[in-house]
Amino acid sequence: MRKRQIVKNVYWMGAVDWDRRLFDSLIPLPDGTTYNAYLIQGSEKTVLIDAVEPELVEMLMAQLDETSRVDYVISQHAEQDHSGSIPRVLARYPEAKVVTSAKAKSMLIDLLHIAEDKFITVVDGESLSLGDKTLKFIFTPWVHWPETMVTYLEEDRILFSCDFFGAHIASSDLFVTDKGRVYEAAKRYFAEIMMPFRNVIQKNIEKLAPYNIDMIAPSHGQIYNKSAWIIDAYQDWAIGSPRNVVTFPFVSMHGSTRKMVDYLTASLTERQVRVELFNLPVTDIGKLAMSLVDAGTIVIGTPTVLTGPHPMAAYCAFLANALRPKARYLSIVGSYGWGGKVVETLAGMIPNLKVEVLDPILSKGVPSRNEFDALDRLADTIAAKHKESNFKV
Ligand SMILES: Cc1cc2nc3c(=O)[nH]c(=O)nc-3n(C[C@H](O)[C@H](O)[C@H](O)COP(=O)(O)O)c2cc1C
Repeated sequence: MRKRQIVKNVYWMGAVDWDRRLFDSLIPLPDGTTYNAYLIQGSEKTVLIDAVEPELVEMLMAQLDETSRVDYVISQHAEQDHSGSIPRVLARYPEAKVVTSAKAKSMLIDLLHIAEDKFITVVDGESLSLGDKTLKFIFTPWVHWPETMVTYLEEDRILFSCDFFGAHIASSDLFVTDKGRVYEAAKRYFAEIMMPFRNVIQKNIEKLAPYNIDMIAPSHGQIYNKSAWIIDAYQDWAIGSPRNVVTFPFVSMHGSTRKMVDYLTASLTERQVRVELFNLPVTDIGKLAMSLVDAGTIVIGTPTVLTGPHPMAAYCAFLANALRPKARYLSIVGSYGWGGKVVETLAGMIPNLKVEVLDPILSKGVPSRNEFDALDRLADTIAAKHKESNFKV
């Protein structure tokens, strides 16, 4: 992809990575991703905002061929998919200084061994004049590392938001055109990367409220030339009420737990509670994380294996605990052969979840009438709790 003009003297640069299928050695990327850098040519100074994943640095370097001078490289976030190519950029433009926060400076020195004299540090709210254009740096900690900041280009009312509002989606579009697909990708991104920091994200959204923002230019995905909907969506995901949804990850080796899962799903559905099932051995964990953004209740289905939960159920509990979704209720169902500590082990793995635990239901072997009746009662309880809490679908 060649460099592309957004408005006069402001360009998208970077790489569209159509092939990437896994991020952080963890997160599935069904739609690939992009690494966006931005070039701003002021009447006096030229700035590059962020860089690209080092593997794709040649694309950025080729786009910079026509640029004879870069005065500043703004580093908004020290993570390597944005910062990792900065040393290459500095090698081509020895006059360039890295403009960043003090916290990010120390991280960039640790992660990339950039020399200390290459940096200019800025404080929250500080401005940088490029002549006819002015950049303002707004610190937005914990979206999603402690050093993250965003940059507002005052004259063109563009917010360069780095990972904030980002979406892993490869496209030849410069601006968001297919809103449905971008909504899904941005929600997946929020679920996996931002959800653990929901409360501080809300504070950062409030911090941006005084700015007139015509466009949001993130570091992953396309540019939002209508920005209100993605800010509203973030607000809903971060602090909106949970939904009338049960997120139901499960695993079953020989089918007994599966019988319980299917029965409870039917009972909940009859009671107008939406269920989202995730058979863990074949689940895209990004989809599971997205479901957790909305869940009013989480139910985990697992057989007993070597006295504890199945390792896949344990992985799921560990992940849910790390992601800190806003669900209010949780239960556990599953089958066992002779005995174990499934409930105690799983309950001990989720200290971050502020949930009321509803009575777990365990079946010795294949479930029978007693367990099915108990599952009906669990469905009654969940439906009543959701109604009481006024959860809407
Ligand atoms: C590898 C393995 C380890 C197991 N360990 C235990 C155990 O520690 N305690 C127990 O009660 N049952 C244990 N079981 C038995 C299963 O929990 C039991 O067969 C259960 O009904 C399986 O549920 P499922 O059909 O949903 O897979 C084990 C089964 C397997 C295959």
